[in-house]
Amino acid sequence: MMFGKPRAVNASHFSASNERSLHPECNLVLLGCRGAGKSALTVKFLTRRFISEYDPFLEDTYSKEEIVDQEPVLVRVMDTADLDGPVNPERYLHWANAFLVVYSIDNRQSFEACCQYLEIIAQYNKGAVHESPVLLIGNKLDMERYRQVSIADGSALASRHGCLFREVSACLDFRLVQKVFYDAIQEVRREAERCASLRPPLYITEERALLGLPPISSTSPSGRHGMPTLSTLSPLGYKELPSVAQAKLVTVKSSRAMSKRKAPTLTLLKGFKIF
Ligand SMILES: Nc1nc2c(ncn2[C@@H]2O[C@H](COP(=O)(O)OP(=O)(O)OP(=O)(O)O)[C@@H](O)[C@H]2O)c(=O)[nH]1
Repeated sequence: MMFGKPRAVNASHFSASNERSLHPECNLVLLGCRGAGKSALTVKFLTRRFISEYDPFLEDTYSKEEIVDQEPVLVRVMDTADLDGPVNPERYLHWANAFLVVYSIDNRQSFEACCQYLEIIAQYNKGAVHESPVLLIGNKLDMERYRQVSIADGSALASRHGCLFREVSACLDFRLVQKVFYDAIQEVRREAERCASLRPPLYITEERALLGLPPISSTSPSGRHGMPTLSTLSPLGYKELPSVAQAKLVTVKSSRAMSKRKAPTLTLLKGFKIF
């Protein structure tokens, strides 16, 4: 299950107060033109290592378990392989929970290519129930002396598109790279919580209704304390309450869950040459 991204609202994604615990997976997509450092950032996040050469035609998705703000999350990272700009964005738009749009601070062209990605995402977000957060990333901070894109330019572009802005280097401190990915996950969680908070609360005021008995009066506008009864809930809200027959008791063995959390897994690193 994802963080609640789907455009068609699936009621079960929002039926509990703790949205976060229902969505332990997060799909991140790295976008940007060739050479911006998408693969280097992906590998740094996954392995803490900087690897200098990658197959520029390889596009793949990797997953890793992380604990972010004391909450476990399975992070999936799609390292895209566009050459000079966006091609066939449908392949990631629906899949992503958040986008990391990457340029290289020593390459003006790579910065300009970001505008196209940001536009496409903005269009996509316009019609979506949930907005997918976007981070604009200026990579290769270690190449400061060859800088072609100022911090002000990066920051201005980011604020024009209402996204976060970060500068990092895939070959320097791992923590800064990790922080960028964590920022993205935190943004996705915030967005999921924001959407959950917009939904009308559910009230259960008549025990009769829970027992499967018909409501006291299907025409009464409200129950005790002025709260709506099941009969007055909107059809959407009504559907979210399982009947007793449908309800299931789920038991989670916490010791197993804990030991799983303690063992981060790196699912695959297909295609990368690690020396
Ligand atoms: N100095 C420096 N070089 C970097 C950094 N990140 C990536 N590179 C180098 O930049 C080149 C391109 O990096 P990639 O990670 O392959 O870039 P990409 O965006 O994935 O581009 P494609 O692989 O062509 O899709 C490689 O030679 C990397 O070693 C960085 O932070 N600093």
